[in-house]
Formats: sequence, C-alpha cells, structure tokens
Amino acid sequence: MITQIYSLKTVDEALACIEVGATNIGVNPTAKNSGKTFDEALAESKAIFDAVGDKATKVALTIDDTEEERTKIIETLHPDILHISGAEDDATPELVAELKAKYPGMKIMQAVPMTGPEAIDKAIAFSKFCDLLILDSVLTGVIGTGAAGVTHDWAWDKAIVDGASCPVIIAGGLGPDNVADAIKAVRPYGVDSLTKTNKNGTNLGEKDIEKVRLFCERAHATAKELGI
Ligand SMILES: O=C(O)c1ccccc1N[C@@H]1O[C@H](COP(=O)(O)O)[C@@H](O)[C@H]1O
Repeated sequence: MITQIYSLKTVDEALACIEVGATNIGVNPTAKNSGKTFDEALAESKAIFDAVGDKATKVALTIDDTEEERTKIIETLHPDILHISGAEDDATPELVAELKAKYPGMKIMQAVPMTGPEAIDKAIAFSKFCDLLILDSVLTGVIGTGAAGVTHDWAWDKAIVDGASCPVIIAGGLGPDNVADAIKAVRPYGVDSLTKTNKNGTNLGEKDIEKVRLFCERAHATAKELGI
C-alpha cells in the first residue's frame, strides 16, 4: 500500500514522515496556496528532495503552472512522479508523450476532481495514458484539485478503481480516523493525506508526526488484512 504524505515544508518533517511509514513524499513547489514565491517554494522543495534521496518516492505538484515553471520544477527537483493537479492544465496524451520523451523514468499522475459521478468516465479516460491517478476532493477557494480536507463519495472511487487501466491513489480528507474504512470501501493502490495529518487541521500547517504514524500504520495494516 502506497502511503503518500503532502505537502512537506521542511527536511526534518519529511524525514520524520518516512521514519513512521510514508512511502511517498509530496511537495508543493508551485507556491499556489502556500503564501510563498515560486523561487522560495522551489528551493524548499529541492532541499527536501535532496535529503529524501532514495528513501521514498518523490512526488511534485504542478498546478496550472506555465510551461517554463513546469520545466523548472522538473529540472530542479527530478521528481519520480509529476502530480498534475490544475484546473486548466490536465494531462493529454500529447503532453504525457512529450514529458516521457524528455524525462524518461518520470511518472505522470493526474488528479481527478471528485465532484460527482461524472468523474468516473473522466478518470477512466485519463487512466489510458497516465501512469497513475489521484482521486481528490475540491473546495471553493483552494487553487487546484485537492487540499480540501473533506471526503467525497467513495463509491465513485471504487468504480474508478474497478475500471481504470492504471493504479489509483485515493485522497480527500483522509486521516488516521477514516483511512481503514476508505481502503475497505475502495481497495486502492495507495492513500494520500494532507490536512488531516497536519497539526492545526488546515492545509497549511506543520505535519503532526503522530497522526502520520497512525495514518501509515492503519493503512498498511488494513491492506495486509485485505491481502492487497
Ligand atoms: O499539497 C498541497 O499543498 C496542495 C495544494 C493545492 C492542491 C492540492 C494539494 N495537495 C493535494 O491535495 C491532497 C489532499 O488533501 P486533503 O488531505 O484533502 O487536505 C494532498 O494530499 C495532495 O495530494
């Protein structure tokens, strides 16, 4: 079971998350929703990825960035996974082919806004040319798909897991208290958490390492129990 933790702001908290069971470390170098400049956020993300090295899978967000910004993110951070989470710059077969030719080995993960049952067909279409999907909630006022801190109907996620051609990570308001139920309902490839594993319960806070530990332990234990 992939346990993906977002969005790390310091080297120490990233390493602590890995220590307690995070397999994937997510950063937000786009500066969107972060209150930082692009260069500040990118430098912070680079320090984190340099320290993480091969200890975890490194995942970088891009949210409606310009082509120049996206290139800077990829060429500075060398992420294992580029997480496309914008409202306007969804992956296309052409973009994925172009990125894969230029950056062999980098996986493309498309975020799907889980706004209703219409997300099911949309996700299945993305799954035909992306490496991974992340199914995430949306909240008015938050730029991009995700960082919403609320759940959505997991029956939509289950339909996507059953029909998709690529592995699916679920997200949206997941934390230690609901991750086991979510895995039982959806049987995904991975689970992701931001808000509910933060200290102050907002999408901007520091990570609460005890909550991250519980989230990862419960996810791994549930996956083992289900044999997935
Ligand atoms: O991580 C961020 O800062 C971020 C900013 C803008 C859009 C998405 C972002 N992160 C993604 O959102 C999910 C889920 O968030 P939550 O657990 O519901 O708060 C997060 O884990 C990232 O995949």
